Amino acid sequence: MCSEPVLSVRDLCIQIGRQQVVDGLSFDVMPGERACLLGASGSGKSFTAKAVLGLLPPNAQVSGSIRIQGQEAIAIPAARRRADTRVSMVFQDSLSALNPLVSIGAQLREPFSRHHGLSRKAATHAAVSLLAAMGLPDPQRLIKRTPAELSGGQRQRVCIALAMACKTSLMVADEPTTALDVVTQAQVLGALREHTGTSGTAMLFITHDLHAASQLCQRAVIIERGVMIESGDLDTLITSPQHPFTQELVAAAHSVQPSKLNAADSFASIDYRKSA
Ligand SMILES: Nc1ncnc2c1ncn2[C@@H]1O[C@H](COP(=O)(O)OP(=O)(O)OP(=O)(O)O)[C@@H](O)[C@H]1O
Repeated sequence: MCSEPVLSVRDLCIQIGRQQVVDGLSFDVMPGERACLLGASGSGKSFTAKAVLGLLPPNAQVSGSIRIQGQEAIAIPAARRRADTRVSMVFQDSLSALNPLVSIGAQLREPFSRHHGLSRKAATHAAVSLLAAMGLPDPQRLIKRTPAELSGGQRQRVCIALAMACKTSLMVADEPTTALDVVTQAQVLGALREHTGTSGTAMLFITHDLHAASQLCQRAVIIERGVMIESGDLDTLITSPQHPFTQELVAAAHSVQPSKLNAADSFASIDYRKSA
């Protein structure tokens, strides 16, 4: 495995107006790794994700360094980034992430044609195969539908398929399961687990949900009010949290997921995290 990080964030500071929303954040994501940025609502997770993606609003003042595949990208908006420093993304709201007027097939064909030079027929074939790999039933029919004709879970898996079709070395997933019911959450987490990690694409998973993070990620960076308070191996953070906020997070997750904890004794024993 290459030892250079896919993503290296150093001393990231983001100010919006007078508010310091991110303050001196540093972390790495290694090739094929799934890491999470974990924090309460308003802690600066989304602004960090936007900085990595090159999608900060024009009024944001940003400093520090964001290196993607070794290239400095902090001051470069998404549309002007070199192909090898582009980052794919999956957002919470799958309905607004997709074009409501364009069929799923046409939206999925686009990255295959644009980034991989496939013909229309080959791109359609690739889109159908990818949707099938996401566990979506009857993908031949599904590609003819528009986003509003799909369920939330189906749409989110289409968004993951779109991100995968871009074949980037890093995917940022910002609260991708928050809007979904628990059964659909599990399907979407399963699709993310299967299609990221050691298979090639590293992932930065943005969440406030320790349980979801524990099903996907090997490592966590925990932030509070824009500042990193603790980071490291997620198993260790769960079994031995040091900071009071991390201790609260673990205690809260234990109280919400008692059956899982009783069965497994600890989140740490959910061993599928380690596989691709
Ligand atoms: N447009 C804005 N202008 C100024 N401050 C903002 C703006 N949007 C968000 N903020 C503030 O920036 C801080 C960080 O917001 P951010 O959206 O990054 O948090 P978050 O951790 O992603 O929260 P959530 O989990 O609720 O999405 C918050 O304190 C928020 O109040």
